[in-house]
Amino acid sequence: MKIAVLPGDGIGPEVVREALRVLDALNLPGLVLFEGDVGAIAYQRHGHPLPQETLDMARAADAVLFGAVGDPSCDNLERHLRPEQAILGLRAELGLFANLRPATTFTGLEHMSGLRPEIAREIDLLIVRELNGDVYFGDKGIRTRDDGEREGWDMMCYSESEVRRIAHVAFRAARKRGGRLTSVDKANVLETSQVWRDTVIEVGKEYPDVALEHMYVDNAAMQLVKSPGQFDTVVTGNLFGDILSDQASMCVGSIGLLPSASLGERQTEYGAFGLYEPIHGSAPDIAGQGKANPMATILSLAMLLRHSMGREEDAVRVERAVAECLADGVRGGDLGGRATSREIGDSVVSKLLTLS
Ligand SMILES: NC(=O)C1=CN([C@@H]2O[C@H](COP(=O)(O)OP(=O)(O)OC[C@H]3O[C@@H](n4cnc5c(N)ncnc54)[C@H](O)[C@@H]3O)[C@@H](O)[C@H]2O)C=CC1
Ligand SMILES: CC(C)CC(=O)C(=O)O
Ligand SMILES: [Mg+2]
Repeated sequence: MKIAVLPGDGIGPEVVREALRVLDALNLPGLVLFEGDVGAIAYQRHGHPLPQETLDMARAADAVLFGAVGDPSCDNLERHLRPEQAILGLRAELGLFANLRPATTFTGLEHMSGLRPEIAREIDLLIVRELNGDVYFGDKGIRTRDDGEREGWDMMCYSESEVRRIAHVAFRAARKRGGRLTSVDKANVLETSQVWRDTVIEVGKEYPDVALEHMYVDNAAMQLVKSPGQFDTVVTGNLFGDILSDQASMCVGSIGLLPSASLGERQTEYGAFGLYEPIHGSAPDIAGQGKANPMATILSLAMLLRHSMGREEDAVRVERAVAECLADGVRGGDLGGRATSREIGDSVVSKLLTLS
């Protein structure tokens, strides 16, 4: 089983390091790890944020563990050379169209939520975000109008087939969870969303056991803080899913807690090929200070164990280790505590070794 490890920039290497220590503690047979450059560090070393050899390494692997990319020093580069293009490029090139972002309140963290504890306690939802389309991947540009004013434009687009395949993933996920699916769009204004909604309704006919509802994204953002317990599985496009998942993270307590799995259609001999990363970015404001919470990346590793390695028991062990550390009061700065990334990693590893 080959895992490509792409730590990236900022806190990426700091959180991936701790996840790798957890993987090491599991002592799994037959694992081979390869490490590659991605993001700003790759641009500095190779002149491109996603060098061909990194892409080849990811393609040759059975799974990818990814940290984060982005560095303020690159914010004025031509767009195709910016670090963020590396993760967009990996998602596109590897056909990873389904991004699973679970958000659940951990016992003991109810008071860290931006919401009242009795509201936060109810959160157990899964955002299924489409990852290969939408305004992130449409044509874009900056043009100068006749009056001399600059104008930026980005094309938002979804085809029926793109919506159909993510809808199937979401309905199947909802079926395994609470049997309820909320499709989030902006069909009252956007034609892209009209095609999205029509197609989700069509696919829904194949899942009569799943209760489907539709919600406009502005209302969804409001409902997520008003009564997040109403959501079971949420399916939405690339842009809305990006925003709502950061919002969901603070309903749970910290962006340093939310993992993700990005999956496509490729199967390996071990399970689904996938890329696993925390939902947060490279956090330049805290990089290099040992302040990053590595739990989101450790929980992403658990998703890797589940989806790409077929090791459900190990995945559950890692998730339990994180949950029990939090219940014991292990807290980084993001949760009002003082534990460093390393100390959080130590705690999770120690806890893991006590769990059978
Ligand atoms: N998948 C990726 O690689 C992503 C990359 N980015 C990039 O990351 C850079 C920074 O973006 P921001 O908008 O600041 O978002 P961010 O997610 O990196 O940080 C937002 C805030 O959350 C905090 N934070 C994030 N992760 C944390 C963790 N594990 N522990 C404790 N605190 C944490 C940061 O300190 C910051 O205050 C940009 O270049 C952006 O483009 C942003 C999101 C995703
Ligand atoms: C950095 C972007 C390309 C995407 C993003 O913010 C995300 O996937 O969460
Ligand atoms: Mg994001």
